[in-house]
Amino acid sequence: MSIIFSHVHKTLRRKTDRTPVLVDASAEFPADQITGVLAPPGSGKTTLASLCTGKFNADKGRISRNSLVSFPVASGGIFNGLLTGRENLAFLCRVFGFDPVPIIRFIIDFAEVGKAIDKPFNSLNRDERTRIMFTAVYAIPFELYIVDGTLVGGRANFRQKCEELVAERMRTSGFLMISSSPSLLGKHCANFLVMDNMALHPAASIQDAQDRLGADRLRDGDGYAEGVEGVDNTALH
Ligand SMILES: Nc1ncnc2c1ncn2[C@@H]1O[C@H](COP(=O)(O)OP(=O)(O)OP(=O)(O)O)[C@@H](O)[C@H]1O
Repeated sequence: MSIIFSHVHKTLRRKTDRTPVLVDASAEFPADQITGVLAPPGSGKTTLASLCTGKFNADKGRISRNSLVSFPVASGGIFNGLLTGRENLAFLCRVFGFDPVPIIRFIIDFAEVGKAIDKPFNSLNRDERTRIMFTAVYAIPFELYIVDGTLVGGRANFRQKCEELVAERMRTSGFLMISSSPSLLGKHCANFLVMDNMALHPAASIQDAQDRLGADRLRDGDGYAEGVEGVDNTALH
């Protein structure tokens, strides 16, 4: 059970701007382990996460997935702002093949959002949206959670609960954590890769990963975001 990249090429394009992110990259991300990919800022962490979740396709090469892979933790773009929280969550559960009823019940209780669950998502305050987004991903029993820099979030009491929920998930599921922070990956991960110069390389330890990149190219952080944004307000057709 894993995500396997075989000779993957990916270039991002915007008008005349072309940024190669991966060139002939091969790697395996096991679904039953906590794996850290250490990467400098701007090197393509979000692109790698998007290739893993299937949001992006490779330009060339092959990506195979034989486990249930999450959407990236706290990814706001996954929620449509014009739908209610409940409608968004029901849609997500069905896409991933789960009965929405118990999962939505869990999210309402855990995120402590009450009646806000039935209001359009873009009318909620940032704190309510943040609590729903973090709870949503961890409430769905994925086999492999994809973390693009941010692991936990929300304010005060919710942050504590979120950390406990993550610890519980880490006991039963795999995580692929892509980050520029050696301390975040060193704290949680058991095996490591480095993303640099458009390639993915295994590393023996977080120290080895950090030495390969150089501490001055990295940005330490704890993977915590008090609030997250990025709701998709596109009208439904
Ligand atoms: N549509 C695009 N076209 C061309 N280049 C892009 C496009 N989107 C992003 N880029 C550039 O491609 C590189 C990789 O982008 P990506 O967002 O995957 O990196 P990242 O490591 O997640 O960045 P950050 O550390 O800022 O979160 C960045 O240098 C970015 O400026």
